[in-house]
Amino acid sequence: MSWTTAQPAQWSGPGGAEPPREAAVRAHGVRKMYGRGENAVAALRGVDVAFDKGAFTAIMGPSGSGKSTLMHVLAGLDSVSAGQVWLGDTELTGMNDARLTRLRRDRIGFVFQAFNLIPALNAQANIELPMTLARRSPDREWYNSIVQRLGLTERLTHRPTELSGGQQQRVAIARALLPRPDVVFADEPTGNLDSTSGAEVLSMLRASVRETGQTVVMVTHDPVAASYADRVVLLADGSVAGDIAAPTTDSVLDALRHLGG
Ligand SMILES: Nc1ncnc2c1ncn2[C@@H]1O[C@H](COP(=O)(O)OP(=O)(O)OP(=O)(O)O)[C@@H](O)[C@H]1O
Repeated sequence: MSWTTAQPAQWSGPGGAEPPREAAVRAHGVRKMYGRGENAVAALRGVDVAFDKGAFTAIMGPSGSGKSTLMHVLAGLDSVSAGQVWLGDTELTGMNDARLTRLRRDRIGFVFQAFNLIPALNAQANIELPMTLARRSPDREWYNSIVQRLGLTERLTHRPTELSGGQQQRVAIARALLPRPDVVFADEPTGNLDSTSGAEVLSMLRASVRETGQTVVMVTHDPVAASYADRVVLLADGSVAGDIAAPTTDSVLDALRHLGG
């Protein structure tokens, strides 16, 4: 069972003609205010952005530019003050909490800087937890291919404290990928890792995009991490301030320097 055949790819292979890209998630005229009156802060000031299906996109920008806020509203974790957010054909804005919770559970995967694994559960139970809670049974072939691909086969009976940081983050990635979400949001996924484990984790995220057509949107401060993405969306002061295709560490550093980041 290979990683490649586990899910139909939604992109043409190298050398094939590029089909028109569809957006997995998009924001239209999104504004987000925190607080009221004199204390009001405009975290997002009219953001229009679309994230292609089957692409790995990094969101970057100076501290306070609105990266986390944008990710939270795209993932239905926070409401907008104005504008619309779409996940495929589904509009998130205006949905009630119960529907949003269900949508996040069924269609969105999360990977956090702090791994967020349950200490009392072994790796296998952590990976399966979201599906267990949703009373869904994982596709065993898909499960095996993910576990194998992420190099976790020998670690499944270990609890998080018995795993290295990189292994814990790979468990978190397996947990995010198992339900085959429309999009995986990764928030500083390498923030707690040394550079070798970080590189491993980023390669695996990129492989899931290349080989299975998974859509990944990652917030990061790290230009090296961003260079693993297909594209970087730059934020500054709550607005989109740039867009870099095929980013390299140098092109990202250069763009950030121009933003004063
Ligand atoms: N809950 C909140 N209440 C009030 N202001 C907030 C809240 N969350 C964020 N902000 C403000 O909104 C702006 C954008 O914050 P956000 O956390 O999205 O930026 P960021 O780019 O992710 O920053 P960092 O890189 O430092 O994590 C900042 O000015 C921040 O202080």
